[in-house]
Amino acid sequence: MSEGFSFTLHKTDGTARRGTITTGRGEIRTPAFMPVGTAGTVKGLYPEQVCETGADIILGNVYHLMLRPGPEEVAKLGGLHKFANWPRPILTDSGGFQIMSLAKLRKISEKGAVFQSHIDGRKYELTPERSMEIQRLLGSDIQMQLDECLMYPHTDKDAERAMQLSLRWAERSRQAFGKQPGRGNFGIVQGGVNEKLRRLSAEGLTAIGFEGYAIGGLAVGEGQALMLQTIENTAPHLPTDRPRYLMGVGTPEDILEAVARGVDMFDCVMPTRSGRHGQAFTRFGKINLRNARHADDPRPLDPESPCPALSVYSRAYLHHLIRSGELLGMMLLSWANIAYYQSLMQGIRDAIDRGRFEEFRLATKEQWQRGDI
Ligand SMILES: CNc1nc2cc3c(=O)[nH]c(N)nc3c(CC[C@H]3O[C@@H](OC)[C@H](OC)[C@@H]3OC)c2[nH]1
Repeated sequence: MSEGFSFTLHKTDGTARRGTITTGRGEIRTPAFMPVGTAGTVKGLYPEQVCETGADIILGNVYHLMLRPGPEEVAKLGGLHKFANWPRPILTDSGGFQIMSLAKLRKISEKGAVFQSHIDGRKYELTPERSMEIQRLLGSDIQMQLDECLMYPHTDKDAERAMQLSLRWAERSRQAFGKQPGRGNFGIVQGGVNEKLRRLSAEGLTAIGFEGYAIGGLAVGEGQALMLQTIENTAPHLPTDRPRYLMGVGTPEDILEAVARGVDMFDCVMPTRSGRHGQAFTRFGKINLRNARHADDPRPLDPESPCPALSVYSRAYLHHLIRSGELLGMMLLSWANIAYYQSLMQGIRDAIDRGRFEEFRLATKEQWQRGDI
């Protein structure tokens, strides 16, 4: 374990877990939802608002920040926390996913990935060593290994090749991480939806030894049933005294179901991306403010919420802003959704503390089904 970085498991309720990650920059209550701040900003929100919603940690991304403004530039300006005025922990992804999903003309070899920027076509090489160097330059508190994440569907043969490569890159990433007091380095389990490959990947990463383990290669089009099945085939092979992070997940329902299967950490662009398109996530389920039925509805989204975006502004006003393409509409719904996700996580943590998670899971899903007030 990296000095000054630890995970405490306070309580389990069935397979649901309640813990705390301690980093050099502060604590993270788990289960945790980590707002995505890909290019050093949680799109549409001030950092102060993100703090206010209860987020203990946000994400940054090597791929985006290496293209613009560049890691050496950010380091010169005092690191990502100072640059983005975010005082709490930051987790950075290694770029393994974006190489497969965003980059043009990429070539993967044993050494790493060579690709062209989707912004200006410039050529870059990303190796495990360079990815870890970038995350160190950014000042990241949780640094992800470089991996190869396959899109779905793919062949078992390709899943095996990518999983074995990712294991070798895990070793190199771990070496390159070295000693960074207060910071953690996470391995990423691959293996597609193949039970044996998932077990081999989890065992291989555990043998190397990381401060935490991500379940990667999911939320790539496999669907919820296969995702949940793969979590069940992976989590039992991971150490119980280290956090488990399900990358790129998900909807509020995905999160409830994954917590029930032993996952501690989540990230997803859903709250901000769908907020920008007029969709609100609330205790009563999803509400699409583009819909004409909201045009003269004076009620706020949720009068009981502590977040003004949910409890102050009328649905009629939000509908008007979204229909008019006004910036404030995207900002208010992004804020509302991040606030709702954090209140869902708080509800999950409290329910596990009280040993009532299963009851909470069913009641929450029922309330979503009952729909809008
Ligand atoms: C949407 N579904 C989804 N499945 C994913 C699977 C993987 C994976 O196996 N390996 C790696 N390295 N990353 C993954 C990622 C990217 C998450 C990042 O992508 C960025 O959000 C888009 C964000 O960067 C701040 C986030 O940071 C952790 C996934 N996203």
